Amino acid sequence: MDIKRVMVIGAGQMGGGIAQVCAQSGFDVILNDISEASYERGLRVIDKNLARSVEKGRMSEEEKSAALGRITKSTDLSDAKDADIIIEAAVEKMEIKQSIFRQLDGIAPEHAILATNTSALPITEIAAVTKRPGQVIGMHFMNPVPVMKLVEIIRGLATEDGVYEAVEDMTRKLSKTPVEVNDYPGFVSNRVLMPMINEAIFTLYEGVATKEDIDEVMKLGMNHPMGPLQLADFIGLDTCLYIMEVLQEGFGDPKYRPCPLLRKYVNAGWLGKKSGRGFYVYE
Ligand SMILES: CC(=O)CC(=O)SCCNC(=O)CCNC(=O)[C@H](O)C(C)(C)COP(=O)(O)OP(=O)(O)OC[C@H]1O[C@@H](n2cnc3c(N)ncnc32)[C@H](O)[C@@H]1OP(=O)(O)O
Ligand SMILES: NC(=O)C1=CN([C@@H]2O[C@H](COP(=O)(O)OP(=O)(O)OC[C@H]3O[C@@H](n4cnc5c(N)ncnc54)[C@H](OP(=O)(O)O)[C@@H]3O)[C@@H](O)[C@H]2O)C=CC1
Repeated sequence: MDIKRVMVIGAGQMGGGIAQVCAQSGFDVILNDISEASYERGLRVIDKNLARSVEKGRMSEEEKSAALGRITKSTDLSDAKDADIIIEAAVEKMEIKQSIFRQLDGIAPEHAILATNTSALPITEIAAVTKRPGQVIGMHFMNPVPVMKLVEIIRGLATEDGVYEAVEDMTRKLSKTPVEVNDYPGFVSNRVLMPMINEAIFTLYEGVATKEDIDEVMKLGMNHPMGPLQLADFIGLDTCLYIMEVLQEGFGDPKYRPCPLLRKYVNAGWLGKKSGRGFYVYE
C-alpha cells in the first residue's frame, strides 16, 4: 500500500514531532487537535525545531517552508476521510483512544490504516472497537521524535502482514529504524524503561538520595543521557503514571505498583516539563 496522506491526532509533544518528521520526509500531513489553541501551540514547536535545523545548516529556508506547507490544520476528525494512515497521539487513556478509533473507523477510507502511538495500552483492545482490526497497529515513536531513531511497531492480535509491511516501509521513509514487537503491556520499551523510572521515584520517596544525586548516579554511572527523574519530567509524569497503571493492571503483578509520590505529583498537576514543574522546576 502506498501511503501519501497522513493524519496525526494530537498536536502535543509526540503528535507535533510525528507531524514534523512526516512533513520533512515529504508526506502530506493533516494535524488534528481538539482546539485551535492546542494546534497552534503544536505548530509553534514544529516551527521552532525547523528553524533550529536551518540555523544549524541541516535544512534550507525553502525546505523549511516546504515542510510547513505540507501540514494542514484540523480540529475535526471528519478530516480523516482523506488520509491513508491515521497516527493517533492523544492522551494515554484507553477510553479516549477507543472513542477516537470508533469514530475514525466510520470516517477513514476503507483502505486506511489506523495506527496508535500509545506507550503501553493494548493494541488489540483498541482494535476491537473497530470493524477493521486487521488494519490497526501500534506505531510507537520515541521522544524527542525528530532525534530518536527507533519506532517500535506493535502487531495487534489481528494485524495483517500487509499492514505491518506498509508501516515498516513508512518508518524507513521517515529515516527511522523499525523494531517489531508483539502486543503485551508496555511492549518492550516501556516494560523495561518505566519500572526503572518508577524505582528511581521510590528511591527519592524513601529518602535514599536527593533527586539530583539519583540522576547523577544514572548519568555518570550508567552513561544514560538523562537521569531517570529528569527523563520522567521530559516524558510527562501523567504519561509515566498511566504506563505504570497499564503494567500493573495488564500483568496483575504488584511489582508494577506506581510510586505514591508519582501519583501525588500528577494529582497536583505537576506533570513535568510540559506543565513547568515536576521533579524539577522549568522556566
Ligand atoms: C515514554 C515512551 O513511550 C517512550 C519514550 O519516548 S521514552 C523516552 C526516550 N527518550 C530518551 O530516553 C531521551 C534521553 N535523552 C537524550 O537522548 C538526550 O538528552 C536528548 C537527545 C533529548 C538531548 O540531547 P543533549 O545532547 O542532552 O542535548 P542537546 O545538545 O541540546 O541536543 C542534542 C540534539 O537533539 C536535538 N534536540 C534536543 N531536544 C529536542 C527536541 N525536544 N526536539 C527536537 N530536537 C531536539 C538538538 O537540537 C540537538 O541536535 P543537533 O545535535 O543536531 O544540534
Ligand atoms: N511523552 C512521551 O515521551 C511519549 C508519549 N507517547 C504517547 O503519545 C501520546 C501523546 O503523549 P504526549 O504527546 O506526550 O502528550 P501531550 O499531553 O503532550 O499531548 C497530547 C495532545 O493530545 C491532545 N488531545 C487530547 N485529547 C484529544 C482528542 N480527543 N483528540 C485530539 N487531540 C486530543 C491534547 O490537547 P490538549 O492539550 O488541548 O488537551 C494534547 O495536545 C500518549 O499516548 C503517550 O503515551 C509515546 C511515546 C513517548
